[in-house]
Amino acid sequence: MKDQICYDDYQKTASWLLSQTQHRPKVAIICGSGLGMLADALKCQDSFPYSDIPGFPQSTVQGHAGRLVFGELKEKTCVCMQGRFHMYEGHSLCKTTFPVRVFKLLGVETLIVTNAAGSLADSYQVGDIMIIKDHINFPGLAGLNPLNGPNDDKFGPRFPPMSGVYDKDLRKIAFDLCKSMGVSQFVQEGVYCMVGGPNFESIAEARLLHRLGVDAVGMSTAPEVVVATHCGMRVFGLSLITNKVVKSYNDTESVNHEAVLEVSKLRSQTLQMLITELVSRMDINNNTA
Ligand SMILES: O=P(O)(O)O[C@@H]1C[C@H](O)[C@@H](CO)O1
Ligand code: HPA
Repeated sequence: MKDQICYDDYQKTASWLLSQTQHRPKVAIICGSGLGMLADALKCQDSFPYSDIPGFPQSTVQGHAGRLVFGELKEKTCVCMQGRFHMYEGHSLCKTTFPVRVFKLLGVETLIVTNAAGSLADSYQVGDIMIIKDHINFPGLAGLNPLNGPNDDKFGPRFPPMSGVYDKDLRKIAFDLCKSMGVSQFVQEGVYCMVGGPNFESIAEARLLHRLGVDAVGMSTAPEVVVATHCGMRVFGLSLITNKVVKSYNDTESVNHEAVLEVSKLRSQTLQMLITELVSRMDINNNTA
């Protein structure tokens, strides 16, 4: 796949997908590491391996199956990415966010992002679910932004605002749902920070992020959210806290990807229920082809 992607490239992929499925999703869900089973809740599925979709990048990370699944969550039509693309895989940021603009062209209005993340906040526990209130896009601050290059006005403005990106109403609904599901004791709200990865943080880096007010750190999400916001989508995000980031030189523990995937499995059903109920409460009208 070439590095410069133009409107026609997104359009070609979107047209191909529209020709292969009757589903016309208004909601897109991106599954984080080990969270691919969120797609299992979709009814009447049409699914496509990324390798079959013209123009789509390929997933290379364990725990990211590489399938696009269309289907219904409580009668609301959704499309779900079982596997996302990360900058550290060697993809350009345009490629990591390619699906988001394709979703826009499919008619998607709301993007739900999920990820596995390490916690910096002292009060968080492994297995907590963090509703994302805001993000720090570290690569973005350093000039690595998916919106770099000529702006395509068909998608959005040159200088999009990034304040208030994580929809307040959806966050409130999610909180209320967690209460009614009896899981609010392990639900948090906080700031997610994207770092480039693929290595986990050094202790000095972890301390820096902690001082900056970061609650959870991961290696994804922010570029997808920037592109979704640029093209006018509503955004909701969840981080699953899979590990505590090591902040002390006396700490003998260290994190690894396998442990991240294990914890993801533990909370996958709760996340699936929460997202299903959240989508069912969204004010969207279905239409089919
Ligand atoms: O796709 P996400 O952000 O959930 O993946 C996280 C960050 C790294 O890709 C990986 C580390 O275990 O999990
Ligand atoms: N750091 C960065 N990314 C992560 C972590 C972490 O501790 N856990 C899961 N993804």
